[in-house]
Amino acid sequence: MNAISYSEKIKINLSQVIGTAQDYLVLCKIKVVALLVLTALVGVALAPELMTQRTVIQQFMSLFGIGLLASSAAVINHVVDSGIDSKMARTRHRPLVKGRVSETHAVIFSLLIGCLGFIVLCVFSNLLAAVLTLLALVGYAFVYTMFLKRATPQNIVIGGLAGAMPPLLGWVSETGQLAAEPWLLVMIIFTWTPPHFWALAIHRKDDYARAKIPMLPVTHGIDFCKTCVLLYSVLLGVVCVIPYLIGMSGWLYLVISVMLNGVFIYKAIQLKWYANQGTAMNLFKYSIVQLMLLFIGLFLDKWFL
Ligand code: HEM
Ligand SMILES: CC(C)=CCC/C(C)=C/CC/C(C)=C/COP(=O)(O)OP(=O)(O)O
Repeated sequence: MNAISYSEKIKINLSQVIGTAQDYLVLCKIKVVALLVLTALVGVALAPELMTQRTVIQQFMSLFGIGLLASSAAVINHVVDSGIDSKMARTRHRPLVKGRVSETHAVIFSLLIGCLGFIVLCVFSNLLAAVLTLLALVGYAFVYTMFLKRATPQNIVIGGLAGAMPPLLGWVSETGQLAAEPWLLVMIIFTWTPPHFWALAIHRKDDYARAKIPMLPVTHGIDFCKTCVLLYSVLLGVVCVIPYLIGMSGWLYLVISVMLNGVFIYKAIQLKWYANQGTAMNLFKYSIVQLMLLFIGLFLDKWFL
């Protein structure tokens, strides 16, 4: 009985040689990139030139270009870190560690989508947006991944700047110019990154210790790390009020932001003084929902009030 057709056999052989589409989506860190692109979309939406000069297709393509370069950076991160990833329970099933995608194929894929992203940004937005997005790629894929991650417990604080850039990239893709307002959005994500990551790192401390990566809970202990999470959460609450104070956003954003950050600080207090087994992961998961809703709040405030 020959149950497998010829075309299915080709598909199976192909997936054994170069990996499946699912593997490539994992390499791109697709959920992270989706949230990055949402923050870039808000950068586009808040920029003053919106609807006056650029078409929706141009705006869509700009976001696509940012997404491609961010994905390209994520693939390089997988290639550089496959040794570390093989030592950690959370990451040991990744496509490169398991050999489902070879290093060569991953590098070629990263180069292809990276070049495509850069060209898309040059064609559909402007050179400044393309160069800044490329700098963010270098910041994450090379400065953070190759150097900072292995060098200092402040790795994710400094490296966080690359991941915080998309609102600015979205804004610049729209206007061709830098401005203070998008830098404020960058500051929000920059302040959000430490509690986002350290909550996970507390839960996964043993993983990082085994891989000899100097994450804060490993180098300075869990208790100190929890204090840092709480302090950054309070700072995040303060930074998030600034868009309202400078008249960049209105009361709807203020209400959403105060509620979301109130819960954030509450969960950080729980983590510091009343933690159980699940508290750190609970804060980590909440941080993702919080940033998403915060940026949706900025968008709604601008367009529906
Ligand atoms: C240096 C900065 C950052 C570090 C070190 C970091 C670290 C991490 C880690 C280790 C994970 C877990 C991934 C996994 O479970 O395999 C994660 C998940 C996630 N991060 Fe971050 N992150 C950073 C910045 C960001 C930024 C800027 C965003 C978006 C704006 C973001 C969005 C997400 C999302 C959506 C997830 C969930 C992914 C999933 O469920 O697959 N992160 N982050
Ligand atoms: C062009 C542009 C906007 C670039 C930014 C790219 C990007 C994907 C940033 C996200 C940051 C992130 C997921 C860091 C985790 O890396 P990790 O190595 O500490 O986490 P891991 O152990 O899960 O791999």
